[in-house]
Amino acid sequence: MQIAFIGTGSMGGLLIESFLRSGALQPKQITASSRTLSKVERLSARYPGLKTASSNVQAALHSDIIFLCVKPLDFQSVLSELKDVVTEEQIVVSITSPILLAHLESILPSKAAKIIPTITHSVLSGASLCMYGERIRPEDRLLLEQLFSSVGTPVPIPETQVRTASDISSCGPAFLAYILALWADAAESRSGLDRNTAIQLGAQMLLGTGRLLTEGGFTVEQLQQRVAVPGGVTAEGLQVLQEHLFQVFPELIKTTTRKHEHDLIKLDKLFENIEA
Ligand SMILES: NC(=O)C1=CN([C@@H]2O[C@H](COP(=O)(O)OP(=O)(O)OC[C@H]3O[C@@H](n4cnc5c(N)ncnc54)[C@H](OP(=O)(O)O)[C@@H]3O)[C@@H](O)[C@H]2O)C=CC1
Ligand SMILES: O=C(O)[C@@H]1CCC=N1
Repeated sequence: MQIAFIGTGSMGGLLIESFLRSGALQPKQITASSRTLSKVERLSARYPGLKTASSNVQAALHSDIIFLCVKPLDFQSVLSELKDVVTEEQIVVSITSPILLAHLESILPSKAAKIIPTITHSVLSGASLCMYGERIRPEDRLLLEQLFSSVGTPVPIPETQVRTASDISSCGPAFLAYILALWADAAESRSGLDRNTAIQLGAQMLLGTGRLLTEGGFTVEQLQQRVAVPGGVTAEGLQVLQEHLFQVFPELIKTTTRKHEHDLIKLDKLFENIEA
């Protein structure tokens, strides 16, 4: 199996390195292209056998799966290059949420999928959100989900839910890191607990909480109940969260959804300019 990566910036590079580190892919199975060629050349130097393509078209030729790891506004030019080159047998995968499967399928003759990864794949964990176009066959889904199960947990979702799901799985690490930083600052100013120590405690707590909610058999409700012992401090802390956090997540989802819808409108206009 040959895989192309178009765009080796932050996420493209991270996916390549994660698939290699997991052992799911060998360097000789990968061909990559990017606007700034030196970014691919760095990967080729680090992983001998990984092929540097001098153009996106060259990367796409002879690849079974083509990952498009460019930002939404760069899709117009990439799809214009690929539309006369890709074939019905190839699978093109977008890793960005505002690019609709319908956009991909209306322009490309290939099969189309959308898989939203997460930075946590770099430590072989986290959920990859999987959405499939109409031409994708069951064996294609299997192939993609097998590949992503090497770096995390593939989770099929309807495309209409991609924003709210990706807020949790892909934006979540940034949101939680922000909350943890605030918590560490408060701990330091209240008791003098060193900020770095507080962050380490929090990181270990997040790891363990994730494990309890996956392999540990706990639900979120059971976890709260088990920790908040009657007459203890956790119950008092949960009260504070109930009072102050109640509105935060509806507001966060409203804001990210508004931005997503704005991006969709902008992209719809751009896609009108690409002839199928
Ligand atoms: N960061 C995250 O945690 C996640 C990001 N994503 C999605 O990944 C997408 C990419 O993000 P990210 O990797 O951070 O962005 P980057 O800007 O780091 O990477 C995009 C890469 O695409 C290259 N590029 C741009 N245009 C072209 C072109 N025409 N042909 C070939 N290569 C091109 C850029 O080249 P150059 O180096 O010259 O700029 C750059 O290296 C985003 O849309 C985001 O939504 C999805 C899930 C999680
Ligand atoms: O901030 C962003 O747009 C991307 C999408 C998911 C995570 N980062």
